[in-house]
Amino acid sequence: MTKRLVLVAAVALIDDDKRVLIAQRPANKPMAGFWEFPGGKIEPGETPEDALCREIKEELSVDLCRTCLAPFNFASHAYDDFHLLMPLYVCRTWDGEIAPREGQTIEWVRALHLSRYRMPPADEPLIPWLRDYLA
Ligand SMILES: Nc1nc2c([nH]c(=O)n2[C@@H]2O[C@H](COP(=O)(O)OP(=O)(O)OP(=O)(O)O)[C@@H](O)[C@H]2O)c(=O)[nH]1
Repeated sequence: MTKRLVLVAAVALIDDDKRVLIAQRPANKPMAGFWEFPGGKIEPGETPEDALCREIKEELSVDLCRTCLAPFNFASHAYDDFHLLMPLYVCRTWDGEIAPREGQTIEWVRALHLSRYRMPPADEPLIPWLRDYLA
């Protein structure tokens, strides 16, 4: 069976202490309670960078500048009902104060400790890469 390909752009925001921001998926969504990188689906006509800037503004109230988004890695994962292709960017600078706007819980986590958080299966292979990058 051919699965629908879903394109999602995500970003690891990194603070001055080399901690990574993750957000907990709300109760009303699939994979509720899992921790994920902020981001969301790329809409028709959008670049991944456009999608990220839009999603991050909506979710966290801050402005990202496209040139501060550095491509880092990607996830390619077969879920039961779709195939996820998710470029993951890293970003260390943004404009404004991070404030969750959609009722989500956020945490700043050292890369070494990310494995303590339940993340979607697509994200799991990305964690060792982040750990090495931020060591
Ligand atoms: N933002 C984000 N999404 C991820 C990650 N890992 C992962 O599997 N996903 C999946 O990618 C999709 C993200 O799309 P989304 O955020 O726009 O969709 P959603 O299910 O939250 O809600 P929606 O369909 O109502 O927009 C979801 O299926 C989500 O489970 C991740 O680290 N960050």
